[in-house]
Amino acid sequence: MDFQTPSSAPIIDFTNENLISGTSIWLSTSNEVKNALENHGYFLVNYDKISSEVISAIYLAFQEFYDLPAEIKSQFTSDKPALGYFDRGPQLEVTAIGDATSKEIVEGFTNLMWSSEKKYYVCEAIHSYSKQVAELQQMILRMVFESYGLEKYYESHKESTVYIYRVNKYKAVPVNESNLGIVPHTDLTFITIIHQNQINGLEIKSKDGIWIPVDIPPNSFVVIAGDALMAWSNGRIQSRTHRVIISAEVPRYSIGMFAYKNGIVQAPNELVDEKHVLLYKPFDNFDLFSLAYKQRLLWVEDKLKFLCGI
Ligand SMILES: O=C(O)CCC(=O)C(=O)O
Ligand SMILES: [Fe+2]
Repeated sequence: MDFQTPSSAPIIDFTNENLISGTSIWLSTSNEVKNALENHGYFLVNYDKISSEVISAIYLAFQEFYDLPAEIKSQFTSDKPALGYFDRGPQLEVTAIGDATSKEIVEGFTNLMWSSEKKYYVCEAIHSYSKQVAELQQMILRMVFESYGLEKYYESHKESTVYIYRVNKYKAVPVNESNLGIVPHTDLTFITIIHQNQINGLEIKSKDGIWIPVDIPPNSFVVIAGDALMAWSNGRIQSRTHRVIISAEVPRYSIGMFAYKNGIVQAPNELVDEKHVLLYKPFDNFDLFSLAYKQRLLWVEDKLKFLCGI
């Protein structure tokens, strides 16, 4: 385990072929994951299951997509909240595809935007990326459940997980303009996994309130604890506020995979006792997402306390 700086979170290695539930390497990695989440609320992972061809294909495809005229990009819409293409001001454009572990859902985007053979290629890249990152998400959450002795709940949790795939484009900033790409917020997820096109900009607020710029090395991803994991763990793991500051002269692209639960999130009885009184009322993850979206609370900090705090 390496440390970026004394105050920042560890880089945890997920490249070992023997990282299989029950092995000693699995147990020691689980410990690192639990400690990192409890102490920092985020960590970096080394993960080599996604080829550089797949990653370059995705960034190239989205460069091409974001260069299209606004009226074409805006054709990608959804009746679900926060899915589709959005121009979010002078610095940011986002495209949220939905659960990209489903090929049909990815095709809904790629068939609309590309007519040539290329649509198959782009669809394959997004779908394969999503499946691999979803697997990483599953390993991490299995480790968390096991570390609390709650593995009996993991399989049903896994079955009800939905992975939302989103690509953000932060435009290069002209001198003298605000460089805030995304305002400080927590995600309503269990965990979020971020990849970037080698342009830094993500900052995470430490427990002491200090903004820590996150240097994301190639082949690495950032894992951030979200509000649903905070509620499930009854506050043992706290969601981390993060923001994006852009200082680059070239655009920054990031890919987010957001793991939500399709159903009710609540702390298991085993995590509630006199020392750990219940902190949050049970909530439906997507209902709360829709409510936060309608009330313009998605992009704020501390929303869970406000919406479901006891
Ligand atoms: O672009 C990033 O690094 C973070 C994006 C983010 O926080 C989000 O999409 O919720
Ligand atoms: Fe976020």
